[in-house]
Amino acid sequence: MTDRDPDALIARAGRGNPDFDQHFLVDDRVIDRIPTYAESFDRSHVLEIGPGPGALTDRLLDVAAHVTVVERDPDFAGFLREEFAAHVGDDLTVLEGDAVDVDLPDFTCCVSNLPYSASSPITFRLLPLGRPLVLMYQSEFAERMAAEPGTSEYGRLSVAAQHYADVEVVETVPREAFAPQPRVESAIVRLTPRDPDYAVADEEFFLDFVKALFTQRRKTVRNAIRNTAHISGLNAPDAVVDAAGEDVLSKRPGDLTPAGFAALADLALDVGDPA
Ligand SMILES: C[S@@+](CC[C@H](N)C(=O)[O-])C[C@H]1O[C@@H](n2cnc3c(N)ncnc32)[C@H](O)[C@@H]1O
Repeated sequence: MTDRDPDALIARAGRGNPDFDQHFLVDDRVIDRIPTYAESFDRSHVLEIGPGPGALTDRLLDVAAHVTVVERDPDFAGFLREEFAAHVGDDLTVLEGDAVDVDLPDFTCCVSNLPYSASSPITFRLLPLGRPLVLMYQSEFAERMAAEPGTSEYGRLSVAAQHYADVEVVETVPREAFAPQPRVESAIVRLTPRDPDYAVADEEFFLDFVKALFTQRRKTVRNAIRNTAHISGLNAPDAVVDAAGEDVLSKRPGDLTPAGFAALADLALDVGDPA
């Protein structure tokens, strides 16, 4: 069967709701490539968040045994049920709701062009589930997720994403590939779940501690630990400074590897009297 034309889908679906962050892919080459980035993953049950008028949904139905879409805009959800009526009840489930809190099915991988205003909550809802993800973001967000220590993009987002998965920017996508065009370039990111090569005693504390230290990214780790006790919840930040090595304390948070943060977080948990 020939694939549906994205412009025709948009025309049939109607204007949509500007409040729901709607930039639709209209470049067939990009739409065709996106599912291929998930080729090595189990595509028996693909989750798509934010299908809009359904151009990517159409391609996913070609390669997946089952597709579940989660769309917040009721008009689009209704449109998809009609447009893909031959699939609904068979290999397509249309869920209407907010991907941040809707009940998700037991999907095998997720392939989506995300609503950029909800990139972070959706990503950090999906990552702990341990399923592979192929997601489109604003390119700046994508670069921050994939960044290495010592670069200006490296931060809390990099450590948190790389805690759960290998992060690869597989393609940058120009503004012209969308209608209406977003203000910035986009990028497709492949997130392959894996266990980190370090252990943390308390994942929630580790992520909060990383967040706290990065609020002082230009300070030394020594000062960042002392200055952010109100965020990390440490009652005894000086005890952490006394127990940590000078090699770590004299670095900036932006130079610490995820493993370095993990070791420091475990030390802080031990001696820093967290609230
Ligand atoms: C960037 S558009 C992508 C549309 C389509 N997948 C494409 O590539 O052309 C994002 C879509 O997500 C929907 N959306 C926005 N916020 C959402 C949320 N919190 N949960 C689920 N869908 C959402 C919008 O209505 C829109 O259809």
